Amino acid sequence: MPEPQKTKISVRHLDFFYGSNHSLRDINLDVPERQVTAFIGPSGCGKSTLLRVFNRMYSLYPGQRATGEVLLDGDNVLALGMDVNLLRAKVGMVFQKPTPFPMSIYDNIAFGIKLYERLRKVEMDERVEQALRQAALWEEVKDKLKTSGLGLSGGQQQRLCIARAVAVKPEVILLDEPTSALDPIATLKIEELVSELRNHFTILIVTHNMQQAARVSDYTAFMYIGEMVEFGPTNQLFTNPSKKQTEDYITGRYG
Ligand SMILES: Nc1ncnc2c1ncn2[C@@H]1O[C@H](COP(=O)(O)OP(=O)(O)OP(=O)(O)O)[C@@H](O)[C@H]1O
Repeated sequence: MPEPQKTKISVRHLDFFYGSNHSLRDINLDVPERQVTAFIGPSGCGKSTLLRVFNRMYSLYPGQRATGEVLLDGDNVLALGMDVNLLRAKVGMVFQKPTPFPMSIYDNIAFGIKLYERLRKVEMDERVEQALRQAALWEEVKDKLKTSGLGLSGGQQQRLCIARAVAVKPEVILLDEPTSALDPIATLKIEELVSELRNHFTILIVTHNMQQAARVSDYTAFMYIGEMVEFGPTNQLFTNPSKKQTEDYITGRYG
């Protein structure tokens, strides 16, 4: 018998507002630990909004608010007393467009680590190497660590951003359409990397691309106009959806 899946994040009665715009409605969801969960649905259905709730990214913007509960290992991320810096160390994020800092490849990684830990040079060197290896970038950059991160190709820059995220040893990684700015080969590399990273992290990925969701994820959530229509094992959702709306979407009838 396979082990029962442990839940990493429980979402309970989550609503989200951009001012008076009610963008997420009564979302309920259990995200399994050390699995890849994909969020799919037509443009504007709320995928990115939901992702930005998991690390309270939205709270940087006045007028945006969430109600309900998002429990990370049982602690409510939305609670007033939540230490947002600590939360963002636990829940890392990678954006649609690669966003390396304008500094060396080495410093791109070391920068985040220094926010949370004081390491000796040799320990830092090890951590930088480990992060770059985990992001499948080490072999390509090991001889030019002191050169600018901005000199890398788009796909390499995105893997650098993933290395930067894993370097602080998060528990959860949020990927917001991480391949939409990349060519097919760079996309494939990121998809392979995601499959590898699932052994160490809980991964949540927003994607426009249904084939990508089917390839990389263990679970898929289908959203439509701010609601969670269906959530389940990816195989099941794509081959035998339980809701007509899901079926219409995955068979290309709208979206
Ligand atoms: N900054 C904002 N201010 C007001 N409304 C917003 C803002 N950002 C998003 N919205 C609205 O919230 C809803 C959900 O948007 P969101 O970007 O989460 O959707 P999405 O599914 O990620 O879309 P896409 O696939 O196009 O990126 C939409 O109706 C959108 O117009």
